[in-house]
Amino acid sequence: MKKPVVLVVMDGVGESSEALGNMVMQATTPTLDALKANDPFRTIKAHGTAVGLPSDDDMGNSEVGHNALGCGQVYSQGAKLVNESIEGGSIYASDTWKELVAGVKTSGGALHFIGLLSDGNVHSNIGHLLAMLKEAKAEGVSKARVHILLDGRDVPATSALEYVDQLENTIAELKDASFDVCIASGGGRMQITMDRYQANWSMVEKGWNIHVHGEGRAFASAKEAIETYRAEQPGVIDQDLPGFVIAENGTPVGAMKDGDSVILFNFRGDRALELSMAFDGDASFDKFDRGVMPKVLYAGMLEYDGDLHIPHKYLVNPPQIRHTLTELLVENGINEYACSETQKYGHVTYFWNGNRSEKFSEELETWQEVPSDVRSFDECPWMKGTEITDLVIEAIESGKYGFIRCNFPNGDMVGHTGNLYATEIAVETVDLCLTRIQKACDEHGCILVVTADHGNSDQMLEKNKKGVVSVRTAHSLRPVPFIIHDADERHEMDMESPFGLANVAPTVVELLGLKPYDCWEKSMLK
Ligand SMILES: O=C(O)[C@@H](CO)OP(=O)(O)O
Ligand SMILES: [Mn+2]
Ligand SMILES: [Mn+2]
Repeated sequence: MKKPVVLVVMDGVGESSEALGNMVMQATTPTLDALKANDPFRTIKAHGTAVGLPSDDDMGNSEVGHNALGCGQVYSQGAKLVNESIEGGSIYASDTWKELVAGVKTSGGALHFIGLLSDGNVHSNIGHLLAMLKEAKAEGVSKARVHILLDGRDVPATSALEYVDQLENTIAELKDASFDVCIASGGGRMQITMDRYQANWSMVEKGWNIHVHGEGRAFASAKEAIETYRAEQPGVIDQDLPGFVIAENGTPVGAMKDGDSVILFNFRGDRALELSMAFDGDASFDKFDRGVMPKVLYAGMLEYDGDLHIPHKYLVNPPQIRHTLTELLVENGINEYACSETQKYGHVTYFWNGNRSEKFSEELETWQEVPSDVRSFDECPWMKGTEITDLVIEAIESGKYGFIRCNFPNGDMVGHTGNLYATEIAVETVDLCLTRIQKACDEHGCILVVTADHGNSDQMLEKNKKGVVSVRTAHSLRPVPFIIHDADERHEMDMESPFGLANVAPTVVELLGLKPYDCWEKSMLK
């Protein structure tokens, strides 16, 4: 091995010369600016087909981004695998689908669908839900209930009613004497159900009571719930809308009963794991009180965790990510260190290692989590930047590690709030942290590599076709920076080839002086 490499992922910090709502450009970032000016620097693709998504209209996200960064290859991802499985019909030929459908046909119970209602293609796609509803009716299921999580984070911030209308239209087409179908409950994705990395189980508990027990504020329709909450909390965005239950004559229409089947139609794992644990967990489950558990058959769209086998039943096989960078380092006996705060901790560990929650080597891999604050991050845009930086510098100073990686969530997590001022501070925080990490790298003979997993803070405003400007809470489709800083020598890159996130691992391995796997993409070094 040559010198140690320290890789910094600035989550949600894309690169663009477009000024509109570009908080990366607007922020004061002396260290990033100097790195870009003085060291080998180029941009790399972080969205669409370059990271295994169905098309180049798909923005990047942390799952596909960290998968690609961590494995040096482009795998077809959940969004694409589920499309193919539905188009080709193999999802309906799966044992899980057959078992869940047979279950409700025998019991006369309901087939429930829970998931993120949008076409963001990050966690889910409404198209998958609509296709499964049609198929359920065609297969003779007599009752279905839909529990909708409102997005506004992967799609425009207040677009929930567009997706509710789409779903209600399909429901109106399908509903007849043989098929009783309706929306049963819902709420904003940052309020209920979709917590991740066990940052805030109370979100899942709220969602559980709403979806499973039908306990929550009651409305006659999803539209009425959304409109009422918007009137009560002017300016609220969809992801923050409180939970609701649909009731008829005071009775919730979709409380779950023994004999029902439940499908979580999200394909991405991080925000699907906790609800899956609650459904699959035996009597020892202690994250919250589930009340009287109805005996249901539960399945996820994918297996979200291949090590822990969560959930027990699933509809589509996840990508089998092999030959990761960590495996290569372990084979070479190199110690590695990974660090982030809770919100992105699984990104630099679980996603990075190909959606595995267990280490390849207990001895060689060190994972460090800094607990995240539980609050809206525009109130504390610095997040845990200082703590992550302290730990990374400690790891550098220890001299123990050949490869150190960390993720700063600020540009992304604050970007998703839609607060431009806070996002500027978020990007400045990351720059301040980089300043310290660069200094430690220079003093301890480490190569610093800086990149991102996708854009977000670089595009906080967007203009529609009519020229109307609105706040953007979603990721951008822009490329991300890739910088190699070594105080002792320049590592020149091929500046012409169209590289993407999957070219990062091979580049890191070449910097380390190791031999990459044959199946990997190319290194970017000249
Ligand atoms: O918050 C999330 O779940 C996604 C956006 O849906 O963001 P990221 O991919 O950056 O984790
Ligand atoms: Mn991300
Ligand atoms: Mn994000």
